Amino acid sequence: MADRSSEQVVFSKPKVELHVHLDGAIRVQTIMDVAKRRGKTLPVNTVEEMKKKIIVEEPGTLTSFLEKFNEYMHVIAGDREAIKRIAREFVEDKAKEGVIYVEVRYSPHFLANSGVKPIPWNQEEGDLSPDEVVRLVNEGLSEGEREFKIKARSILCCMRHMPSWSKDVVELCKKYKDEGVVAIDLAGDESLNCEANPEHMEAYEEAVRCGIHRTVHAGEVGPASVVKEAVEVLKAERVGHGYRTLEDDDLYKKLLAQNMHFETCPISSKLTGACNADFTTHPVITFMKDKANYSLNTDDPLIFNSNLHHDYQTAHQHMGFTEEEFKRLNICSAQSSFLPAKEKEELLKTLNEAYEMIQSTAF
Ligand SMILES: O=c1[nH]cnc2c1ncn2[C@H]1C[C@H](O)[C@@H](CO)O1
Repeated sequence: MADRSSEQVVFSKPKVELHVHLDGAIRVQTIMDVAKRRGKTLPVNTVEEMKKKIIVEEPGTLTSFLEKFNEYMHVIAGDREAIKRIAREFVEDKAKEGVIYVEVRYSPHFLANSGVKPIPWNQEEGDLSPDEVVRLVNEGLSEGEREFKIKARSILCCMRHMPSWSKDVVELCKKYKDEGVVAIDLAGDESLNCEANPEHMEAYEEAVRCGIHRTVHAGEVGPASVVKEAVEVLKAERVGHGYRTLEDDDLYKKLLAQNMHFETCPISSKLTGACNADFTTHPVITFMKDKANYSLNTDDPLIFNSNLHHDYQTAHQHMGFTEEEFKRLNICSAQSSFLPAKEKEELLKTLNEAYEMIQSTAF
C-alpha cells in the first residue's frame, strides 16, 4: 500500500478545497481508538489490517466504493465524542496539506442514531439526532479552525437513495446558516438512481427560496442529462464531479458560458471507475485547456489512501498542469466558494498575495 507521507509536493502554496466528504476523510487510527473505547467489534485488530479492508487500490465502481463505508461508519455514528473528534482532526489534516479554506460535506443522518428512519449502519436506537450531529460537527470544525488557523465551512448532503431525509437536510441548512453550514448537496449512487426524486426537488426549491447555496453530485458516473437536471431543475450553482458533461457538447458550451464550477476529484474518479484510469485522457484536461471554472479535490481521502498533494501531483505529472494553472484554479475555487461576499474577498486577497498576483496600480 502506497505511503503518501514522503510524496513530492508540486504546489506548496495556499489552497482551497471544495469537495471532500467528512465521513470519507477519517483517520484509521481514530476508527480503531473509537471502536476500542465503545467496545465495537471490527473484523481486524490493527491499523494496517483495517486499511486493507477500507482502502480501494484498483479502479472499481461507484457502487462498490460506497460499500466501503459499511466497514467503519457503525463505529463513529451515534457517538458524540467521535463526531466532534473527526471534525477537529479533519481541519488539522487539511491545514497540514496547505489548505486555507475548505468546505467539507456529510450526511447528518448517516452519523445519527435517533430521529432518522431507518437507523443507519445497523445501530441500536440512541439519542443522537441529525440536528445534534450538525452542532457537534460545527463545534469540532470551529475548534480546529482556532487551533490550526484555517477556515472550514460545511455542506449538508441529501442522499439519492433516501429522499425522505431531504426535507430535514434543507431545514438544518437553514437553521445553521450562520453557524458554518454554507450549502446543500445531493450525494450517493447516481448509477442506481439517476432522476432526482420529487422530495429532493422540493428540498432544493426550498433552498433557492431561502438563499441556501446548492451543489449536486452529477455526471460523475451518471450521464450528462443528470448534470442538466442538476443545473436546470435543482438550480445547482456548482456541479460535483461533472465529468460526463463533456458527452453533451451543447450543455458543456452553455455551462462554460455560464462560468459553472466543476468540483473535480482526479484520484477519486479513477478509483470509482468514473473516468478512464489513463490520466492522460482525463476530462479535467479539457477543463484546463478551456480555462473552465473548476477545483481539484480529494473527495474521500481515507478510502482512496490519498491526500490533496497526490491529486495535484497527478495533475502535474500526467495532465500537464503548471504552477500558473494551479494558481488559476485556486482563484476560481475561491470565487466559487459559498462564503459571503466579504469573506470571499478576504480569501481572494490572501491567495493573490500568496501567489504574488497583486495588480499594480502605480501609474
Ligand atoms: O464520490 C462520491 N459520489 C457520490 N457519493 C459519495 C461520494 N463520496 C462519498 N459519497 C457519499 C457517501 C457518504 O456517506 C455521503 C456523505 O458524505 O456521500
